[in-house]
Amino acid sequence: MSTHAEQAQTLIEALPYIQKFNGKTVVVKYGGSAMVSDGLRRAVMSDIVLLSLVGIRVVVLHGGGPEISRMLKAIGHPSRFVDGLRYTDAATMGVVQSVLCGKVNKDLVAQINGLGGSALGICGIDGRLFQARQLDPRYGLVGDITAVDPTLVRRALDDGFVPVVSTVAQGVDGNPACNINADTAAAKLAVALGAEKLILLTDVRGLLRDPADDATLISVVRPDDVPALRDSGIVTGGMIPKLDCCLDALAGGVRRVHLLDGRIPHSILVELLSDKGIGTMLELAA
Ligand SMILES: Nc1ncnc2c1ncn2[C@@H]1O[C@H](COP(=O)(O)OP(=O)(O)O)[C@@H](O)[C@H]1O
Ligand SMILES: CC(=O)N[C@@H](CCC(=O)OP(=O)(O)O)C(=O)O
Repeated sequence: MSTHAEQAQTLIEALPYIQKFNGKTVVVKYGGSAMVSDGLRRAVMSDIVLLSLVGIRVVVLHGGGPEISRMLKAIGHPSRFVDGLRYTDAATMGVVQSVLCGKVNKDLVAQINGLGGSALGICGIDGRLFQARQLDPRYGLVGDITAVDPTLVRRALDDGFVPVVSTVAQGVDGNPACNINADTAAAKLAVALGAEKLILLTDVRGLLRDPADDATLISVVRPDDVPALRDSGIVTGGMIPKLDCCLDALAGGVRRVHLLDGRIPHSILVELLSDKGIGTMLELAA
């Protein structure tokens, strides 16, 4: 147990980081696989509240894939993934919208409010935040984002709210709504907001040379490293599109992207407000 002096020291050491990021925008993508327990979720939301109360403009962009799959199972509708994207027929779209824009979004908003922050929950349809057309009929109603209008998110930030965004988009090709992968939406939003950082919370320590061994964490990745990493076969499954989203965010002007382990309590605070870099950091150059 740390002494009062040690606790005070930790707070004082956070000061330069608070000053550095004060007024800057940080987008946190909170994926379903990192929403593993109430305790961890509370820790993530506490970090968000603290960052917002010290003047960092935090935006939460959430997924909830496992919750959607559970609901589809409960109503007896099959879940199918094509190239890592959920095949989204009309019935699935209804469930995606109910679960993401309803249950998951409002639970996160309520939790942030309950912890002393002020959250505002919206989805990509609100204020035409995300507009999308059908990506490819092979995926059903999965959208390809054609435009991002972050006006509403900026206004919410200016008024002191933490925007909590779910990733359903406004359809522009006759479809009322489209399903968007949350990593893709987070990268697009971070670029549109000119964010300083994009943090992707997931269920691994970061990018690993051997996914079964946490000791093989790769701390820093530059875009030039990615082709070799891909060719070596160590990047598989959901990590392939995730890395692409990281590169898109960097190419769009986001200074740094972090892959952090949502299972480590307060990983966001440790990454942002201390000199202990955890997880994998992606940046264009040192
Ligand atoms: N080299 C790698 N390092 C870390 N994770 C990897 C790697 N290759 C594949 N993965 C997988 O990527 C997964 C994270 O992607 P994904 O399941 O899409 O996350 P999320 O649901 O949080 O968006 C990890 O759980 C892991 O199984
Ligand atoms: C097109 C597509 O696959 N959409 C995702 C949206 C949610 C998501 O991405 O949630 P996670 O971050 O928890 O995986 C889905 O329907 O599961």
